[in-house]
Amino acid sequence: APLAAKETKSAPPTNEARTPEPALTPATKPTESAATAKAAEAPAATPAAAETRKPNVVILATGGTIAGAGATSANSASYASAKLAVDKLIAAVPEITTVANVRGEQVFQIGSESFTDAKLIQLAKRVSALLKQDDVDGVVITHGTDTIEETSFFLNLVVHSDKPIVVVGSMRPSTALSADGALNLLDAVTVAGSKEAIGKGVVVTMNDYIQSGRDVTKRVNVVPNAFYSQWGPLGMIVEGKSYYYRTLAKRHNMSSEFDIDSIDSLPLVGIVYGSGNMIPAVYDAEVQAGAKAIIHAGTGNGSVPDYLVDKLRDIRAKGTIIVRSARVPDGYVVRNAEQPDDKYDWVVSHDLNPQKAKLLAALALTKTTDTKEIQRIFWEY
Ligand SMILES: NC(=O)C[C@H](N)C(=O)O
Repeated sequence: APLAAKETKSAPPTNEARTPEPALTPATKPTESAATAKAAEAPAATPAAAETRKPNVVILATGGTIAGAGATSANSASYASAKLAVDKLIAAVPEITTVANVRGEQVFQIGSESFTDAKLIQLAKRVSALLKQDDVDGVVITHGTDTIEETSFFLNLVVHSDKPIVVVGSMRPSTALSADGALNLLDAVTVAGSKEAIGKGVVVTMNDYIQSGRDVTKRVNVVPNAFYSQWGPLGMIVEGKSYYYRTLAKRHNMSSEFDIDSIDSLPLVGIVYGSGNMIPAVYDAEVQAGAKAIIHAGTGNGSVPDYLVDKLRDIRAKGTIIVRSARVPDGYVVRNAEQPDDKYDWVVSHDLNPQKAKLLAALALTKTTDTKEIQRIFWEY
């Protein structure tokens, strides 16, 4: 059975998103009426019909500002997140039905700051199960923007599927002037239903950009242009068409050694933020709380204050993994620079920020406690 009967009468009966394009040449794109006529001529069971059928996209809603509501249209920063149910989100963007057959599932209704490992695992298992179904072509996850970079990276690491997985949010609630959620969601469904997105890894569609879930980070806490990757976006979506300019070079999804189908919990990993005059006892508290690894979000190139080096060496000697990451948003932590990582048996996070390093360390620890192996994983993902 089709996933949804939400098609509007005015919707063109073609799926431009899944119609193969010879090249990125919008000028040569068939007109809507020509495409419509072509679809009308094609018998239902021919390959041509399969090429032009609308994709089936499932929207998994988890809350966030995209489902938020403010008291007035002037409230772009003060509002309650996670209020609108998934059916209302879909109904608010009727254009979606022109690009895909969609149906929604309400997985959670939370601000993304309230995600836990248990919720992340539950969501990833649902994505994995849906993408195994022949009648699902892609999945969209509506999500708060605060931790969208964690969820998109996690899904990029653990869901064994080439089908498109798109995570999307908004910076303004739907009730605000210039709300950004509707277009972001339309773009997300467009990408989730497109052939071009197959095999590209988990992506985040915000503010017309297609960002890699591995690389993307939130760099502004207000305004719609809040997302950024130091390696640049993968592409853009313009008037319902996606344009890609680069691909993800790191292992992900089908080439990942991690598989959510065999993960039911994650080891505890903590982050300690670097600054002047740090409190050494914070590291002890993390270990006492059960942290199997600590991400040191160091200053500069993941540097460690002289009065902390012995503490971190001692913690490592007792079994906890130490990962040097950095509070500096860009660049990457260089192994054996700043600190002799080989000698101290520490790991460096490569270009991953502390919150992404935390997830990769947790996944690595589901496989091994060997620091050479964990460092290999940090180089490869
Ligand atoms: N823009 C947002 O979505 C922020 C919200 N606190 C969230 O992450 O759920």
